[in-house]
Amino acid sequence: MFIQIKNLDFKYKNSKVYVLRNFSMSVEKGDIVCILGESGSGKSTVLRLIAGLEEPHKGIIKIGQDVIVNDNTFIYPEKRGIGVLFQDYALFPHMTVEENILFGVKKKKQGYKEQKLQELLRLTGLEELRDRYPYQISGGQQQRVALARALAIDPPLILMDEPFSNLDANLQSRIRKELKEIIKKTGITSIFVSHDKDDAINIADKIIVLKDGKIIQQGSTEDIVSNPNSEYVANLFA
Ligand SMILES: Nc1ncnc2c1ncn2[C@@H]1O[C@H](COP(=O)(O)OP(=O)(O)OP(=O)(O)O)[C@@H](O)[C@H]1O
Repeated sequence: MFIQIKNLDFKYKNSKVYVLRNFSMSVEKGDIVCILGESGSGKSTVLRLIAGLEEPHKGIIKIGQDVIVNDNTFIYPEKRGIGVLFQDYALFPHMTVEENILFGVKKKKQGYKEQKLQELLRLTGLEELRDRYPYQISGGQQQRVALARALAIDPPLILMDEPFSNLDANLQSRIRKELKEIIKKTGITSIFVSHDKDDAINIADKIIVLKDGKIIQQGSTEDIVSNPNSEYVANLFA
């Protein structure tokens, strides 16, 4: 397994209740996985723990062979090399599309950045927009810039929190398709969080259903859609 999460315990500092208790999940390399569940089920918390924005009280997180969290280890978020795409896209308003995309690219040899930029602009269909500012492009285009920026660091893993929630319905269905194609082309493992069955059905290879911090069903998207194991899961797909 490429991503392995084992026996995590976690609660927020200002709270007495554990959001996750003995939580484990794993993801295979190259899969697009959707964590699906009702509001408050703990979806964003799982992403925040993988990204390194929260530290668990106990448990292990591994990416490939690298332990990023265990009892003695906590790799800081910026050292994890994970691409993150959160719902507000968080583009820098004073930077052009090009500058936004290249923001996290440190190195390297002469010409590396331009080559990387060209590749990402092509992949995300943004070639004509490289000199525009975020306020000069549409919501869907901003979303693609955010994706290109997340991909620019060649991450082993991309995390997305409700990536479509700010788009209108028409745009949502187009962008879902585009996003899936782009991610599949890169082959990068992806985990995204949603409460919307259409996101899960249209993008994910696998679905993990969360309720109260526990996995209550997981499997291929077709399996879960056709054989929900409980009323809770059936309701998510109703
Ligand atoms: N910063 C925080 N401090 C205290 N409790 C929090 C904090 N953030 C989330 N929680 C609580 O942790 C639980 C899980 O929240 P989380 O945001 O992970 O759920 P979610 O499934 O992503 O919900 P949503 O779909 O509404 O974003 C909830 O009970 C929530 O109230």
